[in-house]
Amino acid sequence: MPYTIGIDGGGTKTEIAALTLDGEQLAGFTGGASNAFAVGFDRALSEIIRLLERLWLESPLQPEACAGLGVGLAGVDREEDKRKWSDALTGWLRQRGAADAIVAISNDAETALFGSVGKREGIVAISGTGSILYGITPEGRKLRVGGWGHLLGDAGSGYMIGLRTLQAVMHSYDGMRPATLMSEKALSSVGLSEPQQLKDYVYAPERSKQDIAAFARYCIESSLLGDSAAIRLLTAEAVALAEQASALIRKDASFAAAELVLAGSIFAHSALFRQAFEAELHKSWPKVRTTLMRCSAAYGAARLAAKDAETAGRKPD
Ligand SMILES: Nc1ncnc2c1ncn2[C@@H]1O[C@H](COP(=O)(O)OP(=O)(O)OP(=O)(O)O)[C@@H](O)[C@H]1O
Repeated sequence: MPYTIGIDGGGTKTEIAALTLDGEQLAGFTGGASNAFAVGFDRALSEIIRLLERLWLESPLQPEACAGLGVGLAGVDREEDKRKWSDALTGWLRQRGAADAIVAISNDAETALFGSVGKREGIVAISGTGSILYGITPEGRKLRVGGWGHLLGDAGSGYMIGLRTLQAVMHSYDGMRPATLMSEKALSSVGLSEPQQLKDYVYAPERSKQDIAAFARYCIESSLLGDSAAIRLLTAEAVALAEQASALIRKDASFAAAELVLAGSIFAHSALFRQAFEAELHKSWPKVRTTLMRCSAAYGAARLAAKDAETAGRKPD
């Protein structure tokens, strides 16, 4: 039975899903990071290959029946990056006996859109480790705002929320702000007891962007318990992300009444963040319809591959 595989390569984790051509899930699991910007191209590629091998080892699916591999990768927009990935994976699939599998490389925003609304045009706001606003016009024009990485601009991302959480802990310790539930949660999560110990933790050479983003979770948890500092922080980051959405919508008239998919763990885990984002957005753009992404981006990637495989199958040789 032919099937397609979808992969969502994130900075923290990679999801893989295998689907029938009708979209029914056959297998799926999660592995380590495969964002080339976070771990380098070679490590990202070998993680993806490892997950493909595991899929074929642990399920009855055979490489020969694979009709397509869709891969959504954060930050992969340029044609030369897509070609590099496509060449590497196509070559490897041929060697492994998946001779008929077409390879569809897209960025993770395109797979989120396709998986959620079943079409290529629309807008997606991603708030995961990083953040980005990405839109595709009905003519296929691809536009973006933000997503420039943690130093140049990742407003409203897990990283930014994590960083602000740590700063809030220090502000509270310094007596500039009242006590916050974020302090105890953030410190105990990394086995520390005093805020000043955070300095060694944060500036350790091995510390990564993902380690800082991990603290966003304690901000979200504190907000759910009514902590006012956490609520303020999450609201401010949601407003900053909505400002990026507004900038994107101004770039093309079709976006003013488009569907906007909300993707990434921050939207998934914080209703407050979602509502603050929507409230700010709808002040200027009341006709934009938001949808929380409920499928996995790996599902979207596999559906895109199925669509491309179908299109390729219809083309005369
Ligand atoms: N259960 C949870 N509750 C709250 N926040 C969470 C939870 N799990 C993960 N997060 C936060 O979500 C962020 C990671 O998001 P996500 O898993 O969507 O990113 P990613 O796909 O690895 O990264 P990216 O797509 O940006 O490369 C981190 O900031 C983390 O703190």
